[in-house]
Amino acid sequence: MLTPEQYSDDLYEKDEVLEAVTRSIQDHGINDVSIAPGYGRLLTLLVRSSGAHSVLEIGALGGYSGVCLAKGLKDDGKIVSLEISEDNAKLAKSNMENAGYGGMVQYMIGPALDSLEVLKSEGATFDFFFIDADKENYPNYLEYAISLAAPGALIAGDNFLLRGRTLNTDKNGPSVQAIRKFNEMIARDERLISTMLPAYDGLALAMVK
Ligand SMILES: C[S@@+](CC[C@H](N)C(=O)[O-])C[C@H]1O[C@@H](n2cnc3c(N)ncnc32)[C@H](O)[C@@H]1O
Ligand SMILES: [Mg+2]
Repeated sequence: MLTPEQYSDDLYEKDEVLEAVTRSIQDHGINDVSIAPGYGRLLTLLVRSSGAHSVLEIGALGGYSGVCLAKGLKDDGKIVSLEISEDNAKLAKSNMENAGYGGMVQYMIGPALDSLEVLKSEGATFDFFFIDADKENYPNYLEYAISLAAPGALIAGDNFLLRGRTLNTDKNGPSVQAIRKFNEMIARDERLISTMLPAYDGLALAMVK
């Protein structure tokens, strides 16, 4: 029997652009941990419906989520993408260019915490945040997102279930502990209106009040 995710994914026509991104990630021998297709569609929908003009992505990999975010933006939209790996940033840039979104995106290469501090010191603000890099820093990334948020900005955080490890009380490694803290912040921080979607590997969603 199909899973609910497989059933709903199968209803969609193949997206040639996103399939090309996935193929290029595989061709480079990179472990494909791109966002799940249904959540990629949700990013596009949320960016478009919220009218966001500026997006901050934390974790680019091969540009799959970058393309999904760009698809939601109008032509004058901008994406800043923080990525520690120069090779991944190069691949993501080339995939964004091939998809027709090269002019929209700027990559900041290095540890995301350093880039976030630079953005904060410059007084940058964003309408939409997608958090999807090293899990140990999710609580820090959420704090930065709140501090860089334009009024009413949306924040999406991928993988809050960590393939079930978040729920497993025997698992207490640094990533699990950080994600549990992130999840509690999402659920309880009074600066946020939020929900948590437990399909695929989990997507946390919040609006900064
Ligand atoms: C899960 S992948 C991102 C997937 C991408 N958002 C997508 O859905 O297409 C995580 C990415 O975060 C990057 N990364 C890991 N630690 C980082 C850090 N400290 N700062 C910035 N990027 C980091 C990795 O190199 C990797 O490309
Ligand atoms: Mg992810």
